[in-house]
Amino acid sequence: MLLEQEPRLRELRVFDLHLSSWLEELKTGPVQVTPIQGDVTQAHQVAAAVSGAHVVIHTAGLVDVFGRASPETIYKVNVQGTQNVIEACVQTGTRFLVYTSSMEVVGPNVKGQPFYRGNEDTPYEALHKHPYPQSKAQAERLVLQANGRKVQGGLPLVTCALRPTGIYGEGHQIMRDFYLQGLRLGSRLFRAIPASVEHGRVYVGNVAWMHVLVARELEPRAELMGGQVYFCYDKSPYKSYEDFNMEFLGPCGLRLVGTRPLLPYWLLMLLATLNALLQWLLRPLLLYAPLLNPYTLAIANTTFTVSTNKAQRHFGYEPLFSWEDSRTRTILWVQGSTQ
Ligand SMILES: NC(=O)C1=CN([C@@H]2O[C@H](COP(=O)(O)OP(=O)(O)OC[C@H]3O[C@@H](n4cnc5c(N)ncnc54)[C@H](O)[C@@H]3O)[C@@H](O)[C@H]2O)C=CC1
Ligand SMILES: CC(C)CCC[C@@H](C)[C@H]1CC[C@H]2[C@@H]3[C@H](O)CC4=CC(=O)CC[C@]4(C)[C@H]3CC[C@]12C
Repeated sequence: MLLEQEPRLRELRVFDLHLSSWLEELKTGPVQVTPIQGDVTQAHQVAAAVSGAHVVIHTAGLVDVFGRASPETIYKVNVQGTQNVIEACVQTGTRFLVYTSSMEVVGPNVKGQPFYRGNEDTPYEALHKHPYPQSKAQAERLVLQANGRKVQGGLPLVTCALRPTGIYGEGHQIMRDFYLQGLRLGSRLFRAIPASVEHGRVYVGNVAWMHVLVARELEPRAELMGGQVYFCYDKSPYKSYEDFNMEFLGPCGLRLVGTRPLLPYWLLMLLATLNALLQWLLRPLLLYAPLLNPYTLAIANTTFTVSTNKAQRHFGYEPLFSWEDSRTRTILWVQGSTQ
């Protein structure tokens, strides 16, 4: 997105624990693309990568709500890693920092309270027990508190955080897992969550586009945007998690069976709790990390949707991809990814 949309871009450094082969394909244009294999938990590696950069977009994170990684590892990557990025900006004199936060820093909360089409100012008790939302919330706080800190050279750091709702699009592995599971079940999936529970979703291309716009506008609009949070949104329809997935899986030949959940909620919660128990029991022998656990069930079963125009008001954001484009691109990816 940066290469396509930012004419002033001179160099793009991509810092990641695992460098993908597609990065090589980006090296053919006039902009220098520099892949750097590194770990955000290693402060010196981060500082070396950040040195001389005009803007840092910090999107690296350990996304784990399935119990694959320990809470300590999640904290180390998401919180300590973010602190390292902030310190690297301060030490090297980089003034603009964009952080990929998450809707999860707000909710759904431990009380399972709905957040119905809320915005950045909607009152909501952001109470979390799970390490992923806790770590993202702590990291976001660090980023916002760092706004205004003096960087090397004496000028102030300008930071802001973007909070995507559930991201979908090309590369969405869970969508592909549901597709493969549906094929195994005779081209069907069975409804587990009531259709009335709305879950916020945003297309990956629009998330990227919003990051590019923020990176571009942070300098001229530092006063307005510094220290701010923005939900990442687009025109994707408000639907339940499963009904939304069917927008893509339906055209790929799957159908969602049932207008109501096949199993009652208490039974799903029992299964989810059994999964958590099994995960704990088996941990010394193997990693058992199914999609269904009490936390993922609670997220999927709690309404959380946003309705805001803050990004439009503050930096002129309009989605780059329409809902129709986003849908078509995702369908093509699901179809292509399993062949
Ligand atoms: N997937 C979603 O629905 C949402 C994701 N987010 C946030 O967006 C960001 C990207 O998430 P996804 O693309 O979904 O996850 P992902 O797992 O595909 O991407 C995370 C990237 O961070 C890198 N990374 C992990 N640990 C690292 C380390 N120690 N050092 C350097 N790089 C490391 C990974 O190699 C990976 O390329 C994350 O910060 C996540 O919290 C926010 C809202 C929703
Ligand atoms: C039938 C089951 C109960 C369905 C399980 C679906 C879950 C695996 C996913 C439902 C909601 C997803 C999360 C949500 O989109 C918000 C997220 C934001 C992030 O920052 C990271 C990813 C995630 C936690 C996402 C993870 C998968 C779900 C829990």
